[in-house]
Amino acid sequence: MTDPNRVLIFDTTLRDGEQSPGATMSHTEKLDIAEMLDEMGVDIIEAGFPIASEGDFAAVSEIAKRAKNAVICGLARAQIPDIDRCWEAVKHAKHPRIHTFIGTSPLHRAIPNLDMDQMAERIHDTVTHARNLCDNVQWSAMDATRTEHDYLCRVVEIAIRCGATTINIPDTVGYTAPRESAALIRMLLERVPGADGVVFATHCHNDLGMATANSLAAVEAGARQVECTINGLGERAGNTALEEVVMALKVRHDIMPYTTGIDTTRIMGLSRRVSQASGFLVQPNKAVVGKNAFLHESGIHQDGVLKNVETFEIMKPADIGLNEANIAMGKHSGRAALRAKLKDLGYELGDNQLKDVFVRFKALADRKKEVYDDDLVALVQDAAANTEDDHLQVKHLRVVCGSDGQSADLVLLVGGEEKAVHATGDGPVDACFNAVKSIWPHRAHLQLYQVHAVTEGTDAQATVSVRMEEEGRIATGQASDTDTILASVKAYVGALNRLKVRRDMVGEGADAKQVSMYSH
Ligand SMILES: CC(=O)SCCNC(=O)CCNC(=O)[C@H](O)C(C)(C)COP(=O)(O)OP(=O)(O)OC[C@H]1O[C@@H](n2cnc3c(N)ncnc32)[C@H](O)[C@@H]1OP(=O)(O)O
Ligand SMILES: CC(C)C(=O)C(=O)O
Ligand SMILES: [Mg+2]
Repeated sequence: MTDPNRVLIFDTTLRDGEQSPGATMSHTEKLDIAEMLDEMGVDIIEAGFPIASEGDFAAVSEIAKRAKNAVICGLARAQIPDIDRCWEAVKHAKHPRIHTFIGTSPLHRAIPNLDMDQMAERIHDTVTHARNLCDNVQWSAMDATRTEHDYLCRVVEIAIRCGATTINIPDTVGYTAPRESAALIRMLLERVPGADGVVFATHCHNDLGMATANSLAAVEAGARQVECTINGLGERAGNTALEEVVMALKVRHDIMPYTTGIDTTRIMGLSRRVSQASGFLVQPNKAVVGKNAFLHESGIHQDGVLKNVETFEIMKPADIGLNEANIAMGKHSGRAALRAKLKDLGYELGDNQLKDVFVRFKALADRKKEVYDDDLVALVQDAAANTEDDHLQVKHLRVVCGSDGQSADLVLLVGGEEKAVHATGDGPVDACFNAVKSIWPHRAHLQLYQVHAVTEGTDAQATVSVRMEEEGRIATGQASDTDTILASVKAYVGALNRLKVRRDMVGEGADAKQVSMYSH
């Protein structure tokens, strides 16, 4: 890297992002997201934790084989078998990286029960081993922000001496604040011999809502790699959001003169894809990618924006891939308009996918006066989440509800075979879920049931998200329809399909914990 102000973007949506409880992504979704990240210009993609499960290993290997430009990285504990397994997965990449870590703070040193000297020796041995396999090695001091400074300097120096090329200083529990984040990087750059020969990375969590600020402060102090996820996905309150860091550097280049290699016009497409794959809806007021990020409802704001858009907008919607709609979609629109519109929205569909979405679009346009951009997004996401290859499919649903009781008549296709049932329940959704359960008995527990109106009005589509847990395995389902109850059943069935896929992947009777780790 020749430009001293170039900041590397390290995306960990597929590793740290997927650690969010319930944010499991399928193999195909991971490949798809990795391809989009690569095309967007992400410098390093952390594709998974290869020793965690066969599924993670397979995803990292396949992403490594397919990546065109990005460095492909896998995570490994400070253990030789982890590092070997990681190398087996990433070695296929044009540009592979092994990322090994250990918790260096007093609290984390106690976990593997190592004293300071033993841990220093472990770091020496594992980084040396990784470097003998791969010439691109990242070492992370987990919980660095709560580690004694002298000890942190000592272990960072060891990692550098043993060949680490990137040193990551994570704020694992989102504990630090911007001034402290900057001071820590500055301190390491000043004190550690060899620090000027490696890249320092910042990896912040958002427990106190300061992840982006802490990452930017670290950059100003000399960090040149920012670790982040799309939509800020990640454990607890999440990781630094890629879109926030990248857009902050672009919009405030005047005071933060750093550049990234990101094509920002791909941000919205990735945000939607990750939301759909993870089942995590983006909060409406989320910075940059929230539905309200460019909406103005109050009169003074509307007046200002109409006179000069810069009064209340600091970035252009087009810069993040939100293109102003000049094609109105309705029941008279054809395939060409739909293809162009979807492209504007960040979706480039193959001919077969377009055919499927077009049929669904026409059906929706028949039921709904206006088809908005968000309707189309919901439609595409629904088509991707619920396909004709699914083991369980909703064939027919008739629901009775009201003051005289609730019941559901449901026909499900189970592996292509029709099964019908009549069930009752406490409310129409409960009756439907009972119907599904009587056709497809399961022990999964409903953890989350969420309904979200896609647009305004009583004819709006509803997007329903369902999260289910079965013996440690977690799966989400998402579906959209103008009929909220139908969307609920499709989402519920979608989650059951995913649980089945996961069960089939590991085989009946496999250790539930191992399976659960796959879903993390
Ligand atoms: C901050 C972060 O994001 S760290 C990454 C967190 N991500 C994950 O944990 C998801 C993937 N994890 C997994 O699939 C599993 O935890 C596995 C496969 C890695 C390990 O599973 P298990 O062997 O059953 O161990 P388990 O999860 O119960 O405990 C973790 C073990 O790793 C050890 N360990 C944890 N971190 C490290 C590390 N960085 N280096 C070395 N050892 C470590 C712990 O001491 C513990 O070992 P012990 O039981 O001998 O004390
Ligand atoms: C594994 C490390 C880098 C991590 O995710 C953290 O410390 O938050
Ligand atoms: Mg993390």
